[in-house]
Amino acid sequence: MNLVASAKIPTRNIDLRLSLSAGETVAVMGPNGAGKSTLLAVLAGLIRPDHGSASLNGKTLYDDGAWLPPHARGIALLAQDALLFPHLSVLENVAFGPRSAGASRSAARQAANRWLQEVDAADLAGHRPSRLSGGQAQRVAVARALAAEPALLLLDEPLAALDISVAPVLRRTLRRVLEGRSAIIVTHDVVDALLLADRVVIIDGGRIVEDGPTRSVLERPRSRFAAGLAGVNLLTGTTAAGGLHTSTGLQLAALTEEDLPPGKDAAAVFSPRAVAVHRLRPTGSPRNVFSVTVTDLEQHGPRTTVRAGHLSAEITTASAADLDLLPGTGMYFSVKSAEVTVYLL
Ligand SMILES: Nc1ncnc2c1ncn2[C@@H]1O[C@H](COP(=O)(O)OP(=O)(O)OP(=O)(O)O)[C@@H](O)[C@H]1O
Repeated sequence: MNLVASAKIPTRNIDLRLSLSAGETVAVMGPNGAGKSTLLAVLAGLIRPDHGSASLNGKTLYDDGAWLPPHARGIALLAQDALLFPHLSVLENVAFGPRSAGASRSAARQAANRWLQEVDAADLAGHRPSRLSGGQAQRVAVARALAAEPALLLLDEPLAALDISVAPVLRRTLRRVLEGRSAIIVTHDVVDALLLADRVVIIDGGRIVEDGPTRSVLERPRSRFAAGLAGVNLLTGTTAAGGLHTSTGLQLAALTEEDLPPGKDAAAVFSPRAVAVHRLRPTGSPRNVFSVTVTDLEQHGPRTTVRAGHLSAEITTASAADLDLLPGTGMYFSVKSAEVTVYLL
């Protein structure tokens, strides 16, 4: 294990415990105010937790008595904005880390050139930060973070401030440079988690509510937040003959591959695309039917997402128009049992 950390900050309602294997990249996700940035700030040494301890490769970062200052931790933090030193050239920005670590001027410049090449920014070496685009500046910031040879790299929504046309290109670069590197990336984007991380940790209300391989968390989400991320509908409850008895009292029929023991905590998941929307209660078909009130409509071209509380349906925009849907309208959602997957929690 290269990182083992725990932190309690009662004033921020934070109580977290996290570990990371060497070379592992973890995506941290969760709603606004969940504690993601606080976690990074604690690890980077910008905030001192009230309780807890952390060690990186056996070196204590903090515990009840000890406190290692940020510069001595071997941790680099990459923020949403590049935050380059404005008075230094791009090359000098990247050389700053190695130079501070004691490298000679020429060795630091050599390292900087190497890292700029690594992030496809070698041609920017002589530029001033003020002349760079957002994407270029972030590329340089990645090189600067890596040039310090950190034992752990922290990334706080590194693509969030970038134009959507630029983000995918930098994401590819990140994917390359994060390979085999110990890193924690805070992101709101499922694509980042899928492409950049081996594992995803979901934080909600200052606690870790899910922790597992990215694909299985997104394919088999246990928390409502993860289900929302993956775009699936999630209902929890207990197993019952043929499906799930939800905590809100609904009986949900599902086709299960294995015989699930009854009365166990379980979750049912189904895709919004599998949900049909009706004005009148559908009858006569082996479907699960929910009486719902539309809360929100979101059109993306030919498809429209119809939300009703925690459930959502994705239907064609033409049929949404035919149904004359508006927030507040009473409707029925239906989903075939074959589309519902139930798994034990
Ligand atoms: N400077 C601060 N002083 C005191 N409390 C803070 C401070 N910054 C954040 N908090 C509180 O700490 C908790 C966690 O916030 P944090 O910023 O870590 O969440 P987050 O998951 O990063 O959210 P977001 O996705 O919005 O960035 C919240 O309750 C927040 O109100």
